[in-house]
Amino acid sequence: MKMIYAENLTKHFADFVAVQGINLDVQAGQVLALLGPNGAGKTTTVRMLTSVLRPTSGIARIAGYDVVEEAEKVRSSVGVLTEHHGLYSRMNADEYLTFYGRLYRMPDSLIERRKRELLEQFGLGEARKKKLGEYSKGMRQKLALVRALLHNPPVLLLDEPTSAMDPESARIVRDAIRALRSDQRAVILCTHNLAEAEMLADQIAIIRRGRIILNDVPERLKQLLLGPEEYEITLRNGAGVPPEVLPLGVVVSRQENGRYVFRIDQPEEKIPLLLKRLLDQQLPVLSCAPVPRSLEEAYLRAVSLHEENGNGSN
Ligand SMILES: Nc1ncnc2c1ncn2[C@@H]1O[C@H](COP(=O)(O)OP(=O)(O)OP(=O)(O)O)[C@@H](O)[C@H]1O
Repeated sequence: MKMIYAENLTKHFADFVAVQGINLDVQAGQVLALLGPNGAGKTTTVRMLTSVLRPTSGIARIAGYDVVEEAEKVRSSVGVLTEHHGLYSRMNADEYLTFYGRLYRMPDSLIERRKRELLEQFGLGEARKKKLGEYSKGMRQKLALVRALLHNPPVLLLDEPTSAMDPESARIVRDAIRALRSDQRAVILCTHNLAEAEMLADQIAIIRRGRIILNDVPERLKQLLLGPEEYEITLRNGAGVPPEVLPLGVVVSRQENGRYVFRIDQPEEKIPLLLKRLLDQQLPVLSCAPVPRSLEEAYLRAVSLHEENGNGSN
């Protein structure tokens, strides 16, 4: 099912175009990472998807509900974590979540159960009676996430979910996002943390100046932006590879002290052949592995290519 769907979604603020013609399709069980520089249009997109901002044109549906026509149903189908989550500082976590649970029209017994489970899961069990004004930034962020999950929505829109969190809390939140995905939810994750996007996302969309400039699975995105994958083979004691043993389509791109990096066309076919030839020559092969490439590298490349193509700053 198309849990998060947008077609030609556009938002103008007076004559400023914040979001232009965005298309999205996130299925149940998938995480889409929305990446882009400051001011690119991520938050504006999320606000349209949650019926907070009315699109200038285009359509969007959350769990099948239209964001303009069925705003009430959209709000009950979506859990949102925004950058400014305005917690009420005089309430404690218990009161705050009860307040929201009732807004979502949840029965009190369910509110109690969800509160207990979620506060425990995010390590806030002991702080549930503490005033939110005394919470640290990371604790506030975790509570805002608990609030987003309280009514068990099928769609989650998370803006920088782990910013301000210590590494242990960030790990808990990432594990929670993974578990939610496998529970057949659709998630949009807006983040500047590319390592996090790489760990969690099934699909990456890069947004710049209000437009999606690329949208693909991480591996294809890397292939497209960084070229074919390279493989590194290490030989013991700096042994050398005689050029005549290389199969056609295998090229040495660099080498140093027995560490060879190869560019290989059709790696599934050529790597076994290459290894067989090296072993036939009694060469002491220690390891063979793809050279790791980060999403960060691919992202920076995408943004600089877009810039070079005359698309200005931001
Ligand atoms: N209410 C508004 N009125 C006028 N312009 C706005 C409004 N809200 C957002 N904008 C503009 O729209 C553009 C996109 O902003 P948006 O907050 O969506 O960016 P973002 O990608 O979420 O950035 P960040 O990574 O910094 O959070 C920015 O240039 C911003 O100034």
